[in-house]
Amino acid sequence: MSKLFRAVILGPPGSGKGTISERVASIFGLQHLSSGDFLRQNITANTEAGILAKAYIEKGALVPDHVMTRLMLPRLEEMTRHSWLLDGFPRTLAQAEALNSACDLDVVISLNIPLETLKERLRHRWIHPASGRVYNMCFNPPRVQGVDDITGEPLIQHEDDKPEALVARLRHYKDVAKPVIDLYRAKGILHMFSDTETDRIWPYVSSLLSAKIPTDHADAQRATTH
Ligand SMILES: Nc1ncnc2c1ncn2[C@H]1C[C@H](O)[C@@H](COP(=O)(O)OP(=O)(O)OP(=O)(O)O)O1
Ligand SMILES: Nc1nc2c(ncn2[C@@H]2O[C@H](COP(=O)(O)OP(=O)(O)O)[C@@H](O)[C@H]2O)c(=O)[nH]1
Repeated sequence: MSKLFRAVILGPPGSGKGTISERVASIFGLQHLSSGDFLRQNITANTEAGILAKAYIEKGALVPDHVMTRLMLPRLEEMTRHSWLLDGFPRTLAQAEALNSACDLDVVISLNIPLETLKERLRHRWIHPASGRVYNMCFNPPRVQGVDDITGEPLIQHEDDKPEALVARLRHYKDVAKPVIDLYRAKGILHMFSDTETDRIWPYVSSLLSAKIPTDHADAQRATTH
């Protein structure tokens, strides 16, 4: 079997991690692992980690590192036969160090998007809470205003996507993410993309992954995941 591919995508809230991850998953056949989605699944299933995480998420706070690593590392261990792209984890240096000791990453994609653009996008972000599906009233609106395309259920806006909470959240992200970015830069696996539009970043991400992922491997992944 050809070598498995391990990637992480980093970026502030609203930078397009979810949007780009979905494209990577469908085009390169990598499994998209979102820490936020996984937390929400654990909350719905009332697992021990889900119960612990719930109180933090409701406050809009980060879940403590030991809860996150206890949740994510076993999930990654289950993925021994798949290539994956991690979105939302690691968020802190402690999480990055825990991930480091569990596996070797091939590539880290870091999205560098201007603050004004992030604020504008998140103002228009609406979510289907049960699935984590994300819409933007300008960039990718739902087919029918205010409802999820798949289930027809109502969309909501996160309290912390509202303008009052946003600036503090983005500032906090920057402080926490800097040592994580520095760590991956020092390891020589960081690839930074700066622009205001996902569609302009995408061709560069796509050609980076095309160069790094052997074609036969991408085909094999697609065959097992679809
Ligand atoms: N790696 C992590 N460490 C700590 N907390 C986390 C981590 N991943 C997710 N969380 C928490 C933070 C949020 O309160 C919640 C939802 O996360 P997520 O779906 O990534 O939404 P978000 O709105 O914080 O980020 P984004 O806007 O980048 O999608 O879970
Ligand atoms: N206007 C605009 N919106 C975008 C672009 N890329 C993503 N979005 C939207 O911006 C919001 C944040 O994107 P998302 O992928 O959820 O980012 P994440 O928080 O980093 O996972 C969502 O509502 C997306 O639909 C873009 O290039 N332009």
